[in-house]
Amino acid sequence: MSTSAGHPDEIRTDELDREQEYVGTLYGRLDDLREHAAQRLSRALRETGGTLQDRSQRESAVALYSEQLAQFSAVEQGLCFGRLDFHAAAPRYVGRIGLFRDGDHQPLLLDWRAPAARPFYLATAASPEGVARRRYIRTRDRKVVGLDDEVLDLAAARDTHAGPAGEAALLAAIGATRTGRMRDIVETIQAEQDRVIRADLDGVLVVQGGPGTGKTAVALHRAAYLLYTHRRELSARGVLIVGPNPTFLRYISQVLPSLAETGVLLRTLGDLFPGVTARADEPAGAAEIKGRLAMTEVLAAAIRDRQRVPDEPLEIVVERDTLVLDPETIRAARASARRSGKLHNLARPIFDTEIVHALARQVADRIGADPLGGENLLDEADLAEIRRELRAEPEVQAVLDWLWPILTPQRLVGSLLVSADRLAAAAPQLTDAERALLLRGPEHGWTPADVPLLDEAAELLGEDDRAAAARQQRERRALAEYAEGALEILTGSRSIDVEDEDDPEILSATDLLTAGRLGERHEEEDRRTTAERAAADRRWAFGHVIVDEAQELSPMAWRLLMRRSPSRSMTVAGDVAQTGDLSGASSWAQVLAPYVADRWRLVELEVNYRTPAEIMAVAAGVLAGIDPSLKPPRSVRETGVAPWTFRVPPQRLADELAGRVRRELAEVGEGRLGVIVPTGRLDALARAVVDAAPEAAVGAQPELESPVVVLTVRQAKGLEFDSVLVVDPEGIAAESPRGQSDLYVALTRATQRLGVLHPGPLPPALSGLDQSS
Ligand SMILES: Nc1ncnc2c1ncn2[C@@H]1O[C@H](COP(=O)(O)OP(=O)(O)OP(=O)(O)O)[C@@H](O)[C@H]1O
Repeated sequence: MSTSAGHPDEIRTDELDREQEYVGTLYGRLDDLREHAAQRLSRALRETGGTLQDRSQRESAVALYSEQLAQFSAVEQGLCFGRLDFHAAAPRYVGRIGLFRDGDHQPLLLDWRAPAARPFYLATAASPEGVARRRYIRTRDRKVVGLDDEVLDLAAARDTHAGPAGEAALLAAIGATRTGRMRDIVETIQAEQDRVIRADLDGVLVVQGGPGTGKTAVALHRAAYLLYTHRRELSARGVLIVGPNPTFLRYISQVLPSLAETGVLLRTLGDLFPGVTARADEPAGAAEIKGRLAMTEVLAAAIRDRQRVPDEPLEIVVERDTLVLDPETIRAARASARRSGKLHNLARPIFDTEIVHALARQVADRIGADPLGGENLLDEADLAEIRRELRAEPEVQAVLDWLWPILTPQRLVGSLLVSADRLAAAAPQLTDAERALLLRGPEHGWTPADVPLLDEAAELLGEDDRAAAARQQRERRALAEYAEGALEILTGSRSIDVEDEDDPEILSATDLLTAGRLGERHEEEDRRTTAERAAADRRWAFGHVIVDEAQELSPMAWRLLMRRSPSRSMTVAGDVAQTGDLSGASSWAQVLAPYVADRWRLVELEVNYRTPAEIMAVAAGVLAGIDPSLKPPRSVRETGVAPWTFRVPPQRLADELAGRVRRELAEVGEGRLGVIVPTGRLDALARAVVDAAPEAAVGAQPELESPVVVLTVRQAKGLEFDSVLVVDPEGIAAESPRGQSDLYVALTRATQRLGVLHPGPLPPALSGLDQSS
């Protein structure tokens, strides 16, 4: 049985007053903690001087108290949202963070992630876990504004209307107008979602669910839960969350801070190769080819293609002498470097040695030849000297660089994609048309599908750490020299600092420190956060990796992600019915088998919290066309608002759209309107929308907080709006072999209202829609 005290008429003032008093105590405690952290912070900021260790401690304190202050601000709204009453235990209050009483450390508020708070999400009338009553406490600006109670007893268990937990609070949350930023769901997590959020850290967990089933919300709350429960392990290794595009990342960016978690790296695939921000567009077909596993062979062949053997002998002029390298010698050197089994960049020294030896022999034959016809007059030491000199010759270096160049991943992939000849040599398995699709101009920027290629190339090339090591060595030397100077100054000023120069008791700085050690101390300590260090390091192994909209990732992208997660501790959220990318997944088993065989767990979410039943009925028709065996998720609510369609002559489409945008904006009031259009019509239709609503957001990364946003399906993936206008559904479906899935995504973005404008015939799957006037 569920009793609601939320309606103003029903609010029991005595209960409200009692809760208000308790909530007031909690905010009082929060204020104390905030004040304490603020004082500590300003003290740490004021202090100066002291030893290096003092400075380091101060910097740690500043970081700690700044983070605490940020956390306390983040939990200000809705600090406490629940209370559990037990048959045989004291009540527990549940909130965004844990709070303890000053002095005796009695718990005042349980963090929602603590095991003791779990019955708040799991207890049901049939399985009450000792809970007599669950109370949802609604607050606004520190004021308790409503209470929703659920009494968990057997009578309630027999109640045939077993709605979702906290139905009133849930319906209020999902019916609220959208703001363009995702909100946390911590107050109304449902039992099926809770089980995913608190699943074990280890292994690969796949969260499959239709649109609006809360996969993104669950994935983010899981990150917060894992960081809370495995703090030590994960704060050292970090948690990576991968989303489909920068707009989506901005959409979800507020959720973790509102749960007081900041130590997570949010990234798109395009950001996962340090030093590259891949944002350029390319044809879907080109991205599909780049996503194929066969690209590993193409890259390996592209590297082999750069290990040159010319058809003709090469002449090298060294100190007016002409040395000759014939193809056989180069081929033999290449074979021995390849045989070493080392990666390309790391095998270069072997190649160099062979070539330099061959050249040195030529030099020795000339200058060491015995005029009397005896053995060569040069000994091993002479030969070594000749080799050393040859290596230092710019001419020789240039030839070596040409024959076996040290390559960066950017250079390898970049030069491959701009050269028809290189593509032909490296990718004979592709058709001419496929290679033509890959070919691009030298000015083209990196695309997201290039990033797994860069990562693969880095693995195949091997990173030549010698340059970095030499740089480090140079820096160390410079620091040591600086330190030596500093020590000289110290020694020079000794007579001023120390009264009795000869006092053997007084140790000078030079006695304690060598210049090298002083230099080391001056090296900057790495003060970056785990997330910052992880972002800069391609070989970083994350403690946990969460992938959202995972169905869109290509086989090559999976290879990259698996490298970032050697422990295979991963959460993979997605919906194979929504796959739009041509190289995306149609089966989780297929995607994961190469990495974990069948050792992965699947959880399916089946309730749709976003799309009302009226809209879902329309989308279900499209889903059946994609795969009749797929079941649409069950909507948790009806709104009574029927979705509509309107057929408009093509020449009137822009005008009609402008009128409909005005009408929908009036309908949604404070809410948001999304206009989803075929990619090919984006520019023209966006102009029409901007004419009707100048504040409309359009472009590569549209601002979702605008009242109206015009997007393609690709951009709309994972997002939601109060009202959605889908324009030219047939055009959307026709743009891609996976067009039906794109249409399904477009139709399921609305939380309240859906309208479809079609200039041509309505796709048969939508024929059930009401025609609007
Ligand atoms: N337990 C819940 N309480 C309140 N709101 C919820 C709950 N679960 C999900 N929602 C809301 O439902 C909406 C859809 O959730 P979300 O975007 O996570 O779904 P999804 O499965 O990722 O959808 P899609 O596959 O379409 O991207 C969001 O507004 C989310 O806040």
